[in-house]
Amino acid sequence: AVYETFNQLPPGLAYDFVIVGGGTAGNVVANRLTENPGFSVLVLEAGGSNIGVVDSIVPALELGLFDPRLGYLWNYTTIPQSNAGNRALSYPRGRLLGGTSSINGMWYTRGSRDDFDRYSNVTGDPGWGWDAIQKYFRKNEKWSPPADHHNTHGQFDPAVHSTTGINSVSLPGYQWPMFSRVIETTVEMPDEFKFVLDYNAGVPLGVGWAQNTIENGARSSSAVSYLAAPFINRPNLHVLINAQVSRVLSANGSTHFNQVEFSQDKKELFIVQASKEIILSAGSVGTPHILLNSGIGNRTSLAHHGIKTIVDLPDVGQNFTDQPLISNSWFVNSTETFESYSQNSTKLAEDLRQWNETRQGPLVSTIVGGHIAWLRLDANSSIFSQHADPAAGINTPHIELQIASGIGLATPIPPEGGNFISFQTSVVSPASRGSITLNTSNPFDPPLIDPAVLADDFDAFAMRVAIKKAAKFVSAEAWKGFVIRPLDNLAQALTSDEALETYIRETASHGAHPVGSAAMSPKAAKWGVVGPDLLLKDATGIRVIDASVMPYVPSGHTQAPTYAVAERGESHLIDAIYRSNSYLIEI
Ligand SMILES: Cc1cc2nc3c(=O)[nH]c(=O)nc-3n(C[C@H](O)[C@H](O)[C@H](O)COP(=O)(O)OP(=O)(O)OC[C@H]3O[C@@H](n4cnc5c(N)ncnc54)[C@H](O)[C@@H]3O)c2cc1C
Repeated sequence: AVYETFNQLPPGLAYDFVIVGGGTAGNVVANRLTENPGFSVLVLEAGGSNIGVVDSIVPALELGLFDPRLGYLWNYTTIPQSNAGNRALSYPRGRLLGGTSSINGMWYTRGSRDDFDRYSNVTGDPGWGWDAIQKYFRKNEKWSPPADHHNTHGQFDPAVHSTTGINSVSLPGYQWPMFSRVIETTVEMPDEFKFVLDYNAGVPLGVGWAQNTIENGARSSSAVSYLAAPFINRPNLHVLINAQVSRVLSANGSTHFNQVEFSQDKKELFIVQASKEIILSAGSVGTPHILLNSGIGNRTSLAHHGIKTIVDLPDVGQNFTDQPLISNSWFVNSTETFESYSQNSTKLAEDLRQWNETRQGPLVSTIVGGHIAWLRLDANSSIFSQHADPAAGINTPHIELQIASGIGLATPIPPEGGNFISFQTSVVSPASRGSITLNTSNPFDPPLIDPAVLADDFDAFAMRVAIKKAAKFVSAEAWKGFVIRPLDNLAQALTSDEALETYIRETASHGAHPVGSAAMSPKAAKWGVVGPDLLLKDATGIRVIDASVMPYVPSGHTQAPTYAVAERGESHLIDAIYRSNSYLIEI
């Protein structure tokens, strides 16, 4: 059950497992562990419930969640980004049950075979390789029909999907008229923009149809799926919301961690015992933040904040990797884009009524796009004479264009109004690395977040290529009479490489896809934060299971890989518990 206050929990506050964070990964672990009725599990989630949050349920209303007053986000801001106009950028993370899966753009992209094979190589554990990880993608995925039940033949490859998992994935359930032009472009320019039947089959390169975590026109977050009624009603699963964890505590100054400290008002502190394990699933910002607060990190920096070091692990919070992103928009000669409802309250009310009554219409789909182009830089690009290729392999994209029937998310509508097409361009295999560090010694103060946007010149170079590719895409015959012109600042940017560089530095943001801040490395390696089994190094009792363990960002969006990490992380945990023989299964 979900509890709102600490005193609703049974007295004693002792569980076999305490999971910190009821987000994307945390709810997977909570669900799988409680399959065994003998395990008692408590999830501590800082945010509130997802139930009845309409903007989280109706896919096209996602932007409503970003109003900071509503409290569905950690209202983080990055440190000024010195390579991106010294701007401090807002850094959204979900703060409600389901975590970021309750607020994200719902793209379902797994990354490439090369990405996972690189995880296997750097950790020395073949179980993280592409072939081995498929089992966990399948445990997660429940392929579902699109809301409009259109014929999906030729839009995906059924052989690489599972219909028996928990979290729903589907193709777009509303067909914007521009979709057919995207496909025509792949026919017209196959050398540059070939069609890829299914970008989740290991080699994403090409232009493919969106796959989204949506079921029957509604968001399928980890809260909706992994905490659905049959699971959340298990008597051995307790979820406490509005509970922010400050630290994990060890027994008598040892490196065995078995207690979690939290608060519901940032003043009064409570402690809960975990007799078997603590699982940190607070995400790529929250997890390193809690570790640092707990004295697990770089000894010198912890001393600077007056925090006693319990485990000296210099890599906690380092290697923080995100993907730079820019929204680029063009005016179109059509009224059938999502401006039709976002700029017209009567139409929005009609569309919402249609969504409520039939789960049809434009609101069943995301606003981030119907297709993605995954592309590589030319092998003879000048950048490769000075720079190693940061992509995981030759079948892995460097850049991505998300193609949407409406203005880019971060782009204000120009004064003259209009309808738009947008390309969100992103460097999905970036070279920049940032960090999460402490700002103060108060665990309830936000950490310093540095995604290092465009810090490495490779990323700026690749972004230039991505924007030029978007301009090339709309130059196809398929767009004649439809695309009118770029927005003024983009038109100016496209006049020269210098202008483009200025535009990039002035407008780039991050992709909200951070990983790597509690990275996996081989068991005996001195670098890294967790072993391939996700257990914290040089300590016992703590495992990290969330996006932060991925040592490199996958060349795509991060939720599907996070789900796979969570499914595999939990199976490691179960193996360890049974191997330790400390538990007899009671079925
Ligand atoms: C705006 C946005 C759009 C995105 N769009 C996409 C997309 O379209 N497709 C995609 O694949 N990926 C997308 N992502 C990224 C993806 O959603 C994340 O990588 C993934 O959900 C991360 O999962 P996680 O389990 O690591 O963290 P989260 O899902 O963030 O879970 C962490 C949980 O821990 C809680 N928590 C944190 N600190 C504490 C604490 N101290 N005490 C208690 N609880 C705590 C949080 O409130 C949260 O519920 C997007 C991200 C953002 C921000």
